[in-house]
Order: sequence, then C-alpha cells, then structure tokens
Amino acid sequence: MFRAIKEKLSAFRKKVDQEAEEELKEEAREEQGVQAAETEERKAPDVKEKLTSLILKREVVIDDSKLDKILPELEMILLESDVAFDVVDRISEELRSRLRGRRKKIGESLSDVVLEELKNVLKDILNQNAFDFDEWAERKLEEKRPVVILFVGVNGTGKTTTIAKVARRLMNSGHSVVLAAGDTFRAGAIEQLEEHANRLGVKMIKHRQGSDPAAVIFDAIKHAESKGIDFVLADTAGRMHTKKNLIDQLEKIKRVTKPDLIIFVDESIAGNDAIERAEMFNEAVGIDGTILTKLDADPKGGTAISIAYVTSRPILFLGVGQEYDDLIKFDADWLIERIFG
Ligand SMILES: Nc1nc2c(ncn2[C@@H]2O[C@H](COP(=O)(O)OP(=O)(O)OP(=O)(O)O)[C@@H](O)[C@H]2O)c(=O)[nH]1
Repeated sequence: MFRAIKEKLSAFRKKVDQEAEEELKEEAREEQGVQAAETEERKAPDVKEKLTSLILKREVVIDDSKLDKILPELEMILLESDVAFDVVDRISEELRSRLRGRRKKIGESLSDVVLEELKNVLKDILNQNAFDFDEWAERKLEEKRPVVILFVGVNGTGKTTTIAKVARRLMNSGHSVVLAAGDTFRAGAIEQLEEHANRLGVKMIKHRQGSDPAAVIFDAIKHAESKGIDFVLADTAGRMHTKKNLIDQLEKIKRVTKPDLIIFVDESIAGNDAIERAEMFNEAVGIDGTILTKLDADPKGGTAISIAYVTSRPILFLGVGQEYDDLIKFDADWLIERIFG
C-alpha cells in the first residue's frame, strides 16, 4: 500500500536534509572562523565534530527562499501521487503560510518540520465534514424505517462488492437489510448483486433487465416497509448510452425514492479519473460521501485527499480487499500514518 509515494517522500527527506546540512555547514564555517581549518576537516575529527555540533545547535528560521526550494519538489510528489492540481496548489499555499517564519529547533531535521506540517494540512482537508456512518445509521433508524441508501458510481470499481460489504457491516450491528438491483442497464449486474445477496443470506428485489430502476428501488422500499426491514441498499447503473441518460436516470431515482444517503463509490487506483467522476456525480445528484475501494492495491494514496477536497464531502469507508470484512471506517490519521510511515 502506497509504496510509490513512500519512496518519493523518503528521497525528498534525504535531499532536503542534505541540502540544509550543507547550507548550515557553510554558514558555520564562515561565522565561526573555522574556514581555515577546512582543509584539515577530513584529517582532524575534532574539527568535523565541532562543525556537526554547531549545525545541531543552530536554530534555523524557515523563510521564503528556503520554501521556494522545498515546496516545488513537494508539489511534484503530490501531483505524481494523484493529488489533483488545484488541491496541490491549496496545500502548497497553506504550507507556505504555516511554515514561513517557523524556527527549526535544535536537533530537528528540516524535512521533519515540513512533513509534519504537511500531515497537519492533509488531516485538516480529510477531516472536513467528518461523518460517522455507524452513528448516523443508528440515529436515522430512530427517525424512520427503512433507511434508504443509494450507491452511485461507474462499473468495475467495486460498487457491487461495496454494497455487500456495507450490508455485512449493518448486519454485524444487528440490522436487517434488503438489496435493490437498480442497475437494470447492464446485463449481468442483477445476477452479480444476487450472488452477493445469496452469500449474505438477504433478500434482493429485482425486475428484468432494462426496466425502470426507480420502480425497482421503490418496490424494495415497499418490501422493507411491509417486513420491518431496517435498510434498503440500492445499486444503480454506472454507465448508460450517454452521460445525460445516466444523470436523468439518477435524478429520477432520487426524486422517486428520496434516499437518506447517496454514497459515491470509486477505486482509489483510478486517481484523476476517480476525482473527475466524483465531481461529476456530485454535481449531478449531490453525493453525501464517498467510499474508496482497492486502497490495498494503491501505490499512491492521493485520491482520497483529492476527492474529499473537490466534493467537500467526507470519505466514509475504505475498501482494502475482496472479502466482506475488508471495509474499514475512514480515519484521516490512519491514512496519513500509512502514507508517511
Ligand atoms: N483488491 C480489492 N479488490 C476489490 C475491492 N473492492 C472490490 N474489489 C474487486 O473489484 C472487482 C470489481 O468489483 P465489483 O463489485 O464487481 O465492481 P462493480 O463496480 O460492481 O463493477 P461491475 O461488475 O462492472 O458492475 C471484483 O473482483 C472485486 O472483488 C477492494 O477494496 N480491494
């Protein structure tokens, strides 16, 4: 997980600290008049030690000229790690304003100061509109039954598996669930969800392929009402003849079924494509949150940051494998610690 970004950050650390050390050595030599002893440095360990201790004891003020060297490299790493352009800009600006004038304390490395602050900026982005799905679900159930959750997003990203994972999570908390086969566009989508329903031992409401998905989900809601089932989890098409068809269909589903939560599902390995899709679905139907799948196979890690930023909606869960229990509640600290190691 996140191998590529980890390697880049580690190279960044080395480079920044080496350059900072060189700069400090130079200043120390000049100021302490040890320039004359420079040629002796290699021969005389005491002079070398003296230089090292001068460097460690020196406080450094991080100014714009230092930031001009450091930030572009960091921006490049973030861009290459699927953090979208606008988001990188915002992170960089924020970092500059937080770091400008900061003193690097004795014994601290410059890269630690910069990367610690970067972690704080990223946590602020990821924690905006933080949302606890489990708490929300309990609260919502006190108001109404069934609670209706719509899953939107393109095919192939793990949407069906994610619906099954969420169903399992709710069932583990003692809730009952019915699935709605709302992707009536694609041959195979209904059977695929049905397989999950069978494995989970829950009912799935379906109509034939090509039928109106709003009607399928409406029937699932009626079924849940009559049986006292807690949650309706509804699949939707991820692709249609045109984008307009898809958006019209989702708007109709929303109008008819009045979902309590709309969850966008995409895979973190899709990077910028996933970010664009998140924006598209958010504009089209207004998403309440995102579930990112396939984090376990993602070498970069920036997609979550970008999607949280561009949609201004929380990341709810992360998919970290193919099993039903491979769904973890999103936690910004968990993600950041895994990226920064
Ligand atoms: N490694 C990994 N694989 C996952 C994860 N979530 C789903 N998958 C796999 O991704 C593949 C696609 O998942 P589906 O749930 O079938 O995807 P879908 O979005 O419903 O796509 P369609 O089948 O095209 O409708 C399957 O092989 C899943 O097992 C995850 O978090 N990690």
